[in-house]
Amino acid sequence: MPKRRVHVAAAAIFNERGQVLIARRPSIADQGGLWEFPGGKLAPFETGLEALRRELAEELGVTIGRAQPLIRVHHEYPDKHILLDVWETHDYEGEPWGREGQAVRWVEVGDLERYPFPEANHPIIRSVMLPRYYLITGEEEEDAHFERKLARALGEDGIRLVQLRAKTLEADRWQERAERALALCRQHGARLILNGGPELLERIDADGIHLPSTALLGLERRPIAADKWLSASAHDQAQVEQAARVSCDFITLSPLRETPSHPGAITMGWHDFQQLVEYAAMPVYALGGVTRHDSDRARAVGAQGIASIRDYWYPDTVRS
Ligand SMILES: Nc1nc2c([nH]c(=O)n2[C@@H]2O[C@H](COP(=O)(O)OP(=O)(O)OP(=O)(O)O)[C@@H](O)[C@H]2O)c(=O)[nH]1
Ligand SMILES: [Mg+2]
Repeated sequence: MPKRRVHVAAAAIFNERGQVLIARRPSIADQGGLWEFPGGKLAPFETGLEALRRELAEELGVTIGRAQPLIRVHHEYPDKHILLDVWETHDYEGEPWGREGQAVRWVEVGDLERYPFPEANHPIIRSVMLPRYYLITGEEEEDAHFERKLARALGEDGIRLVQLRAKTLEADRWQERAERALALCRQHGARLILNGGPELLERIDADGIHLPSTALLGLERRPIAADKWLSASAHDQAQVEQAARVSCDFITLSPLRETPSHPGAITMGWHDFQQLVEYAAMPVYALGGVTRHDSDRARAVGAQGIASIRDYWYPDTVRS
């Protein structure tokens, strides 16, 4: 018998303290006792957002205003194929309470991993924890320039996820730069991801690594522990699937558009990008010719946000 297909709309509701609301499924329900993001199944003829508004009113007694797509997750349970269509909102009226008797709780985003969630929620939790912007550092010769640029991005612009990409530095200078970058990131509560292999984490206790696609393709399993972040570069469907196989926490998918550094490159464009993101089952950052001005567009096609070197390293080439 073919599996049932279930389409569910759910919400990551944030309060003004930056906490997110979770609810516990009643013990008699499917996946009973586990925590979830509130929501429920689409009724006939409803869109995801309409279903979400209805479910949140029914389950929590709140009315939501503006909401933005966060992530879509296709997941195979033994008895059904589920599509979780998850939205992010900061705009709600009413104090949520468990109208169906369920426990509800505001939790710090960093504490989400302590709660047991259904299997399909793994990428959603990643997505809630990750910012919309992934800054990749440029190859920079001058240490002083590097620090000034990074400090400005972290300070004035509130960047919270940084990839140190310094492939041309020799080992000693790389080490110094990575230590400096880590100190700056720590100071601002940002995460630092090192572009390169797992051995880099022995040299610098950063938050994770970012694998180039060639390294990704050579892997059989996840090369680092679960308490570090694994990010990777993907450029096509095979690489996106490989990233999922080795349990990447998130990926960049590129090149979306032509860039000054790669004129004439074969780009995917938003249409192909959306097709690949739909089944990626992990947060995806759009990369290549996109800037922070594209971040809403990236969200609208299912991405976590955008990744960019140019925004901070070569701002003269950014078109608004
Ligand atoms: N709402 C919600 N459902 C989830 C999450 N994760 C997850 O696997 N699910 C699954 O998606 C389905 C959602 O169904 P639901 O029980 O919320 O549906 P509903 O509110 O329409 O309830 P009803 O069927 O009792 O009327 C369940 O099979 C549930 O296990 C999540 O984070 N939030
Ligand atoms: Mg529900």
